[in-house]
Amino acid sequence: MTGTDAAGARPPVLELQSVHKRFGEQAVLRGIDLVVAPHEVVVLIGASGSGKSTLLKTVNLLEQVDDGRILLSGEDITDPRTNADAVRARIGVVFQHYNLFPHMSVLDNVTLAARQVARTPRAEAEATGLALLTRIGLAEKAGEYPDRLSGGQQQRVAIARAIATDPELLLLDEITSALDPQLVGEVLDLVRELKAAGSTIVMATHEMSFARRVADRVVYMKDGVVVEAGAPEQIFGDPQRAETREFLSRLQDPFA
Ligand SMILES: Nc1ncnc2c1ncn2[C@@H]1O[C@H](COP(=O)(O)OP(=O)(O)OP(=O)(O)O)[C@@H](O)[C@H]1O
Repeated sequence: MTGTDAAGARPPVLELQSVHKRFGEQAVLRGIDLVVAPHEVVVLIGASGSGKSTLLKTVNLLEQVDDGRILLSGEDITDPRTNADAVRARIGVVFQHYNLFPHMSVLDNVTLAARQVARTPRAEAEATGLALLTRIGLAEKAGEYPDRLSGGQQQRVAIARAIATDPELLLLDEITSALDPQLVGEVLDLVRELKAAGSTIVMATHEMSFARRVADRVVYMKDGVVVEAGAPEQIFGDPQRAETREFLSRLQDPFA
C-alpha cells in the first residue's frame, strides 16, 4: 500500500515495505515493514548488529535495498530513477560522530547546507542559523570553531545543522554513544524539543532513556527483523515477546 492516512490526507512520511538487505552471505535486513506518520518519533532498539544502522542507511540511500520498497512522503525512493541527492536534501541526518567541519565556524557549519544545497542567500541562511543556535542555547558559540565546544555541544550543533533546511524526516544514528554520560541529557532534551516542535524522527540508539522519554513508538529489532513494536510503556512495561523481555533483562538498567 502506498497509502494515505485514515483521513486520506497526508501519506506517511516514511514507509518501508518488506525491505531486504544482504552483505555478501549475511542477510542483515530480512523483510522490514515500518510506517512512520507525520510528527511521529520512532526509536529503534536492539543488540549490536541487529541492523538498525543499515536500516537508516537504506532510507538515506547510502545503502541500496536488495528487495522491497521505501517511500518518502509517498514517493518510491528505491526506484532506480530516483535522484539520490535530491532525496538526501529532504532528509536530515546525524551520526554518532558529529562530523562537523573543523575549519569552519559553528555558524558556517549550521548554514552550509542551506547555502550550498538549498541556495539560500548567505544573510538569510545566517539569520536562520543564528535563530537555530539561539534555540539550542549556543548562540554565543556562533563564531567559535567546533573544537572549542564540548562533545554534547558539538552534537547539538550537528542536530541544528541537520534541521537547518527544514527536512521532512530526521534520521539520528547513535547520536549519544560517543558522549560522556553526563552530556547525554542535553542532547535528549534537544530531541524532545524537536519532537514538541513537530519533527518526524527515526533514531537508532542503545540509550534506553531516549526510547522511554522521546519515542512515540519503540521498535525492537533482532537479526534484521522487527520482533516487536509499540508504545514505550508497552515495550518496557509489558513486552509481549520473549525475545524482547530477554533483551531488556540483559540491559543494565532498562528503566533508567
Ligand atoms: N558495509 C558493510 N559491509 C558488510 N557488512 C556490514 C556492512 N555494514 C554493516 N554490516 C553488518 O551488518 C550487520 C548489521 O549492522 P548494523 O550496523 O546495521 O547494526 P546495528 O544494529 O546498527 O549495530 P550497532 O548497534 O552496533 O550500531 C552487522 O553484522 C554488520 O557487521
